[in-house]
Amino acid sequence: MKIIKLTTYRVPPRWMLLKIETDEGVVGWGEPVIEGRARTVETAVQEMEPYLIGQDPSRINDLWQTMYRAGFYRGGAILMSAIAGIDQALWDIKGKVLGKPVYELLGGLVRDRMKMYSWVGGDRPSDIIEQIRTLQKGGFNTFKMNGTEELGMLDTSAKVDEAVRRVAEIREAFGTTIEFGLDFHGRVAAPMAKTLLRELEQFRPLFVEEPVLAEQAEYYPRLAEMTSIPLAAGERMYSRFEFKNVFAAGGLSIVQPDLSHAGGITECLKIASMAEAYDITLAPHCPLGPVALAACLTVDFVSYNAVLQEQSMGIHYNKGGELLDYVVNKEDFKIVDGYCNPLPKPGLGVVVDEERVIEASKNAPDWRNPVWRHEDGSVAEW
Ligand SMILES: O=C(O)[C@H](O)[C@@H](O)[C@@H](O)[C@H](O)CO
Ligand SMILES: [Mg+2]
Repeated sequence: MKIIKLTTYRVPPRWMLLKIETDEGVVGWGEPVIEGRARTVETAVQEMEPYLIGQDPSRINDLWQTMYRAGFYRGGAILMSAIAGIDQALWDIKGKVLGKPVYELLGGLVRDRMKMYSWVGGDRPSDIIEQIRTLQKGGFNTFKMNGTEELGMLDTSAKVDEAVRRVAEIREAFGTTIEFGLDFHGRVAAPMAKTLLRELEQFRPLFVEEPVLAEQAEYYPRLAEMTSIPLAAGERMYSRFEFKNVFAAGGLSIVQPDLSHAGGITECLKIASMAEAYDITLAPHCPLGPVALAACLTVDFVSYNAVLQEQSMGIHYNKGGELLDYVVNKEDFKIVDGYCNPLPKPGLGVVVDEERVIEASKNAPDWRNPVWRHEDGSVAEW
């Protein structure tokens, strides 16, 4: 079997789907994308084609290493997202050729169902209580929200109180009948992180995500020393070579690699098992589409330390497109009591509605995240 064609489809809301075709008619799908840089990743996928066209798709490990090493420069959000989507599609092909879900090829299920969580509150966290109540009816009991709006490197007690009040209201309304993570989203700089963590400690959030920016990872162990709140990070780290330093330095309780940013299934499996050796739990980042989610679930179902899975149904980014819009087998993604079962179909388990994808790709938006500014006019972390 040989790879004969790669086709990318940028589609609403802000995703990109990749179709890899073979000379024997077997097709694999992947989701290479960086939110807000889809065109750049699309070019990176095209630049990987010389390593792939004419090659045997079953040799995923060799193709992965070639894409990673042969271009001299390596790593980073763009290249690792391109490799990620290609890797997902190659695993999809392999599973389809062998007639098995990919997790069966990776040693089989380590659990019967996977715990999912849902975003609430939007860019500027609001209306959270109502949104939690609505999602509770859908069976969710675990949620995530932004911990703050934009925050200066050094900001006021009033801003800290605003962040704490929001969390106090949640605990007041729901007690411990629900759990919630707070995503600092890189908006909190080191000078403010300690204060916020200290003030939030009493409400025991399930975790605080990106307590500081990934480029400040040396603060993770220091912050972990002063709080019992589990610290989570990983969506802006792109290979095991980045994660190894963070694991060795300590401080993280939850690692959140993104299956569409960190080299795909092949790389994230290695990150997951490295994390397990450090007693760090796995909660793959996934505010993206169905193929990315299926790739996450593939890793979740073979990783003992997988504890939580993000999914994008109803997420505030999904304007103009929803998680299952491009999926034929929607029922396979059903979330019951906050859990998702293993996808039963061969490959990644997603039957892509190609016609819908092609149609939607005709007016793909160039999604960008908003550019926020502080009161003094300087750019704010979004
Ligand atoms: O935790 C999450 O889902 C992420 O922080 C998410 O909000 C961002 O990755 C966003 O997709 C970037 O455009
Ligand atoms: Mg996040």
